[in-house]
Amino acid sequence: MNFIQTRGCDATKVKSVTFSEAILNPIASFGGLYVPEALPSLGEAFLKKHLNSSYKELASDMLSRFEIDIDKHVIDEALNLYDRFDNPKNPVPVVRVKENLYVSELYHGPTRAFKDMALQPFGVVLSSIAQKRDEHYLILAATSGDTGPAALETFKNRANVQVACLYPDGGTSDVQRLQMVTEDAKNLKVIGINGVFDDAQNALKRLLASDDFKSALKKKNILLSAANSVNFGRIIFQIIYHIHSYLELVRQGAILMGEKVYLNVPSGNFGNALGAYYAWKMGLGVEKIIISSNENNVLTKLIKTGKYDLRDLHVVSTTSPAMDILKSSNVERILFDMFGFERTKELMQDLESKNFYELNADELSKLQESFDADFCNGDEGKKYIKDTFYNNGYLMDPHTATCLKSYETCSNPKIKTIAYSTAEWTKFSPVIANALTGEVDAQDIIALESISKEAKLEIPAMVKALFTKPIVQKVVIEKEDIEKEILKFI
Ligand SMILES: N[C@@H](CCOP(=O)(O)O)C(=O)O
Repeated sequence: MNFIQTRGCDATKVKSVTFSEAILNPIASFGGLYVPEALPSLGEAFLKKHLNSSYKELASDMLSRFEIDIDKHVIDEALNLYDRFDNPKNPVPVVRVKENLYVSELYHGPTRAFKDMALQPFGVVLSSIAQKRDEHYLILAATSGDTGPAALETFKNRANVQVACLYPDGGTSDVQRLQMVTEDAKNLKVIGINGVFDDAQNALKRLLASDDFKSALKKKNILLSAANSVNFGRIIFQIIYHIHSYLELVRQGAILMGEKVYLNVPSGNFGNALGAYYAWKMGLGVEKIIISSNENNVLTKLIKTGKYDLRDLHVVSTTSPAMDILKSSNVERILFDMFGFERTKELMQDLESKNFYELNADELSKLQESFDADFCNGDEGKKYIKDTFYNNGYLMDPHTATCLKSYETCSNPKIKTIAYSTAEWTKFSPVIANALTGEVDAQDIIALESISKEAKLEIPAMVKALFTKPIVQKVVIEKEDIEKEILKFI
């Protein structure tokens, strides 16, 4: 299968490219993104066939339906990384929390967040293509806290790749920061910036589209790609766990095959939600996708009003920092799927030049046929964490907690909901300790211990180890100096 471009094609690019080309060079014409020219249709036979499959068997078959130009042995090697998850037999447990609410736990990989689900295999795939072509890549990553650690972990010491990871200094949790600044492999560079996530992501997109930057890299025989969800190589692996989670509900006898469910997704850059949308279009029984946000609620407003309005808007720091994002990359792929490339180009250009776009009434009602949304503030989130822990015995992180509000406000309680848990409690312990015991401003290590005692949960060894590792990545710069700093590294 080939991949086409969300904003149409200019004279410098070919109309459609292979999967390898789309992931090695993820920014398309006019600053657009790559999308599959058609989604494979899975049908009930596929779902039935995989009712008793392992996660890896399901993944392998789903990927084969995309007919991508990656050797089978590379895919197998990539999928074998799920064996490093807590339970290799089931890397994504789905747990009933209450009534019709089930939580799909996507955080059982090495960096304790859902990004491992895609970045673990993606690292193998990208490095293998680079080796096969005898090319060397600089992989950019912009992070609000979860993508960075997962990208560093997957590319660490891999052949033919280097990573430059940009994070907002002070804009992540302490565990997320430590996961990045203690990484000491030679092929990794971590750069804190005085700014917010959107500054890091804007720089990433600008550099990916910059001929000057690319020719500076070329002089050193280096090409440029990215680890963020602008890269379709991320998205393809983010479709699988929605299918798996649905099948888990069937296995548990919670739903019948074909029954419709809500998929409730905490959302920032919209990659997770896009994976859910594609899984639906490929044949999963879905009632609606519910988008859950924090106080940075641009996505709620888009879905409720049709307006994407960044005018006079500034990101606010919240208790769920991985979602402190205003310019959400993957909404563009939804716009393309619903309204085509000409309208997508027009809307995205409006967003870039006017910080605003507005869907017309027909477009909004089409968007609302698939999506609903709500946002949850920090105090509400902490109350959901506390109540769900003490009433239902389930501990969740502040991002997952945003789903509890939209579960109440956006869903028909008779229909089952799969909410996605994007991170383990260990990554946001001060907020959770505050929710559970009222402790204020506890340092992470203290908060981890007190939650561990209160909830009788073990702190994973890799999280504990972070507090004694030396800090090796010390650079924090102004956002204007990002390009210079990266060129110093390569
Ligand atoms: N929430 C993310 C931001 C980057 O998202 P991505 O899906 O495009 O990689 C993070 O935690 O870094």
